[in-house]
Amino acid sequence: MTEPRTPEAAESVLPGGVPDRVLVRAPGKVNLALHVGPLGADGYHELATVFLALDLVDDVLAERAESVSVHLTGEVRDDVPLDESNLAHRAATLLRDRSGITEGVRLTITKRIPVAGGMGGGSADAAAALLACDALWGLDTPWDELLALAAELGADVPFALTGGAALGRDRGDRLEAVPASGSFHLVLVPSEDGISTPKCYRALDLLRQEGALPDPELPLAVADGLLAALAEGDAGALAAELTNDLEAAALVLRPDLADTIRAGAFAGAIGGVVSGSGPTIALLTGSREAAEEVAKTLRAEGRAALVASGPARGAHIVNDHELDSDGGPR
Ligand SMILES: C[C@](O)(CO)[C@H](O)COP(=O)(O)OP(=O)(O)OC[C@H]1O[C@@H](n2ccc(N)nc2=O)[C@H](O)[C@@H]1O
Ligand SMILES: Nc1ncnc2c1ncn2[C@@H]1O[C@H](COP(=O)(O)OP(=O)(O)OP(=O)(O)O)[C@@H](O)[C@H]1O
Repeated sequence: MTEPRTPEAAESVLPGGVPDRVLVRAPGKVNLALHVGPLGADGYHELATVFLALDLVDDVLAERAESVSVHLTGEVRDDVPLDESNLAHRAATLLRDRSGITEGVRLTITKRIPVAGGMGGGSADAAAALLACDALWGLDTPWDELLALAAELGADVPFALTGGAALGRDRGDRLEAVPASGSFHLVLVPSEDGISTPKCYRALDLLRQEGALPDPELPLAVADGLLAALAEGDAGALAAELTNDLEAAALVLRPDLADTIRAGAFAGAIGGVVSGSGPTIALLTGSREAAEEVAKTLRAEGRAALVASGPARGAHIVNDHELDSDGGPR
């Protein structure tokens, strides 16, 4: 296994001095495997997880301003806070305070990743804001320092910076890149109502305390078969290896999710699993065309369905010519 690669964006801050505005794109993720250890004294669980970054992305535009503020493009929504609790706001403030500068930034988020969906959407925005502010303010922060700031913001934030496919240990924030061949194609079925991440971890602890689930097998380990399937680009083998310890907890909180996984199988998906802490269901297919077909079938049944592929790049600066006419990824 190799160290996570440093994205070009982290090294190639815009030429010609300090820019007026910087646009950064960051990926949502699924956990192909998520093994959860016991609750630690710090309130976190030890993890062994395999992340896959997806081309389902959020964009964060950073523009010069006197103070830090967060805005959203598109319709008004009440599930994303715009105050200092927004993860992008926290990221900008953390970087500013640690750098000892007094500048502000106007952050505008284009949200595509389902909110509170277990796909690391807020984490993507935090990673994007870190990278965008670093370039806007001309800080050129070393990559390792950006990763450390990311880990302070949340367990999923470092992976949103690195992207690709990676093994996550400790809180899920100690990353090792893992090889992946070709692309894997998924259908994501989001839910209207999110699941709170801490609530899902608590539900798992409770199931284990009650004896409804066995204690985790220690040391936590990711199956060799899963890593081999990833490395070989073998979607069929990967489908058989999908696993998530939080799935049982998410199903207690949202029993209807079992129907969604079943509906995915009927529609032609070769594997299905709760994404992270849920409630988004990640369905694996054998090709982009197959994913489009599965999504079409699910939509005809009245379910929401998004098609996405991975591995995708981590947070990176986007130039205008890389955007389509709607401002979305080309
Ligand atoms: C479920 C996953 O998405 C899988 O990748 C992550 O573990 C969650 O990552 P995240 O949302 O970035 O998590 P954080 O914002 O750091 O933590 C939110 C809460 O989730 C719980 N948490 C998170 C990560 C972890 N390894 N153990 C935990 O118990 C803790 O209660 C924590 O207070
Ligand atoms: N930029 C942001 N985007 C979305 N939610 C945010 C953001 N900043 C703060 N939040 C808050 O964080 C909560 C969790 O949002 P998020 O979309 O990150 O969940 P998630 O994808 O389930 O997280 P994870 O998979 O990392 O556990 C939201 O309910 C919202 O109140």
